[in-house]
Amino acid sequence: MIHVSIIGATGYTGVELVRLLGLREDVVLDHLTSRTYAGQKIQHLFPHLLGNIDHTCEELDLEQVTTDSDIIFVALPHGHALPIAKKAKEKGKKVIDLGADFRLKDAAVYEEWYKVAHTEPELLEEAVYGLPEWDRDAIKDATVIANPGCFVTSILLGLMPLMKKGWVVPNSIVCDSKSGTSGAGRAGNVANLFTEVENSFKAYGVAHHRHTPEIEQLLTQMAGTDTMIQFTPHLVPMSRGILSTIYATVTGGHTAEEIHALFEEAYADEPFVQVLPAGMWPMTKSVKGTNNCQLGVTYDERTGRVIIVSVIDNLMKGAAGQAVQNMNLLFGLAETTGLQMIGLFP
Ligand SMILES: NC(=O)C1=CN([C@@H]2O[C@H](COP(=O)(O)OP(=O)(O)OC[C@H]3O[C@@H](n4cnc5c(N)ncnc54)[C@H](OP(=O)(O)O)[C@@H]3O)[C@@H](O)[C@H]2O)C=CC1
Ligand SMILES: CC(=O)N[C@@H](CCC(=O)OP(=O)(O)O)C(=O)O
Repeated sequence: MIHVSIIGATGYTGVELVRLLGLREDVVLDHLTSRTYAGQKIQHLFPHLLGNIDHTCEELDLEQVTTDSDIIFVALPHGHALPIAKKAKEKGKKVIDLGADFRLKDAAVYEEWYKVAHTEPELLEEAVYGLPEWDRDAIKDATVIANPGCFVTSILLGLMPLMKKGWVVPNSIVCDSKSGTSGAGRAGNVANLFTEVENSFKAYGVAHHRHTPEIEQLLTQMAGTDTMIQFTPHLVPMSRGILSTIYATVTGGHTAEEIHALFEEAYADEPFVQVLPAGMWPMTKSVKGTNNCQLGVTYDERTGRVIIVSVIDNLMKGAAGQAVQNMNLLFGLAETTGLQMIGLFP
């Protein structure tokens, strides 16, 4: 049995973890924490859980959580995972942080983009980036896992085969991403109210979104050469889903067929990445509620650019689903345990 606590269980990613883990026969949910809803039944706050989950939210007692649980999922705003990971490490427990506290290897870059002091540089050094398709062997032995950002996951999976081959002209990458409003979290703000977002579509974070250094850090590792990107996120009036359209100039001499074959080969054995047949393009609806990433790819010989369209569910492969995939790896389980599901349609 794997004993699990979820810190911030009443947020969008936290309650998605409850959905994914709550019925697993190999998992015991020890503590579901919340400041606002301590003492209340989580299934009464979130009625989709009724009939399957019966659990009362608690205030965080870090001593208790790190004593009882083998693994602690932190689903809090950035900055708050630092003391939790420190305590868990002292007690020999595993941590998966769904936020950004352990993603950027350079603490100064983290502080610049997140405006929070990084108090655990040693833990940062040993933390492993939790993108299984990139380095699952490192994840298996980790103590602290930095679960990737949602936009980041869609973009990294979209570019990884090309970056590893060195087929992308440095600094030619443009990532145009769209997210549903759950990406902003439940606490959200007035800008995410139905009345503000319905029937509208807007860009935000233009030229300064905090996922930019995370994307660049990983692409640089994949390509083995410094890589800069242009990234523009957009908010669309849907609850879940991310669609990233990625453009990059490729080094000469490749055909559309060759590039498509490269993607098919790269992901042939990946349970959660599907490369669509040439000429087919993915939609967010196909991956809603699943841990899948679907990719469409082509090469425009006229412009010399590759065009990749990548879709994920931001709360699944972009957050809780990927976190459970990482937990499975940490505990030597099949990576797909509890995550094999077909999307909702229509
Ligand atoms: N939403 C998404 O698509 C994704 C989110 N993430 C990241 O995951 C983390 C959680 O995001 P998400 O679930 O969307 O956020 P939510 O706003 O939906 O939930 C945040 C949770 O943290 C608790 N919380 C809020 N403020 C504080 C605080 N100051 N101290 C302690 N607890 C606090 C809230 O409950 P309470 O106040 O009751 O304690 C709630 O349980 C964030 O770091 C986010 O950036 C990553 C990938 C995707
Ligand atoms: C729609 C929306 O607002 N999305 C969030 C991304 C949430 C996320 O992934 O947060 P991390 O920083 O933990 O990765 C944003 O753009 O800030």
